Amino acid sequence: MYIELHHVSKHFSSRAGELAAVGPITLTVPSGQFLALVGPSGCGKSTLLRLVADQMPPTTGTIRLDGAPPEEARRRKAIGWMAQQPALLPWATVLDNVRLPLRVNQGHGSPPMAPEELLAMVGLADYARAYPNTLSGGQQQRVALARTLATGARLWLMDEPFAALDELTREVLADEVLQLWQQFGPTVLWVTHHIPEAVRLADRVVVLSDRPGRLCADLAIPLPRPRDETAPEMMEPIRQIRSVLREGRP
Ligand SMILES: Nc1ncnc2c1ncn2[C@@H]1O[C@H](COP(=O)(O)OP(=O)(O)OP(=O)(O)O)[C@@H](O)[C@H]1O
Repeated sequence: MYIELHHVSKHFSSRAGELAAVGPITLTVPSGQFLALVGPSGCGKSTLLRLVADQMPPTTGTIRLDGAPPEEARRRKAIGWMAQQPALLPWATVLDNVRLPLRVNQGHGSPPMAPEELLAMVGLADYARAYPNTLSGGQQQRVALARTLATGARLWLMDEPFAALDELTREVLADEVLQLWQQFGPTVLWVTHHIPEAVRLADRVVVLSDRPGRLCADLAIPLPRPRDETAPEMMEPIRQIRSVLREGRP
């Protein structure tokens, strides 16, 4: 699924007045690209993702997903969403948590795989009958990942999905997402504060300015995968992104 943002911005009104959260941003993301979005805390990264997901309308500008308003993709369940806290149903088993979106999604195209297969892919074959509160944070995120796969979403919006996990689990899971991305080919918008992670994973890193986040830098990372964060060729893009972030201006 390709993404087109044209002069997109979002303002929030509150008692304290108007708050410019993000934009204006103009950006095109080709289908199947893995794009990492980095920027200072509070610059509007999550807001931008929520706009793309059609969770709220932009204040200015237009968003198109495969040439259509994002509402269409949302209705077709073509947008997968992962955040720091996996929104699992506590009363449903792991298997049902993965099955449920399939039920909701009936008639919107066939899912790529059976829920049991998806659980096996994320390493949870033995946990099908467990309940979410008996799983570790990393395992819960694996369920959320299987659920994203279950919807057959063509766009994965990932808002620091593993930031709450320990470093090793975070790396392992990010690598698994990368493998699944290579296998399924969705477009990925991946928000992270971790610059080496952005460079290790993404085809392209977009850096936003301080709030309201606007485009500061747009870097292609044409390095072969798998990538090693400590390899010398990784240092230059990491340095470049750090320096742009320090400047903090578009
Ligand atoms: N629903 C809302 N109502 C009012 N203000 C909001 C709302 N959502 C976000 N904001 C404000 O918009 C700005 C951008 O927030 P957002 O969460 O998008 O930033 P972020 O870059 O994702 O931050 P972080 O990196 O810390 O997660 C912040 O100042 C935030 O307080």
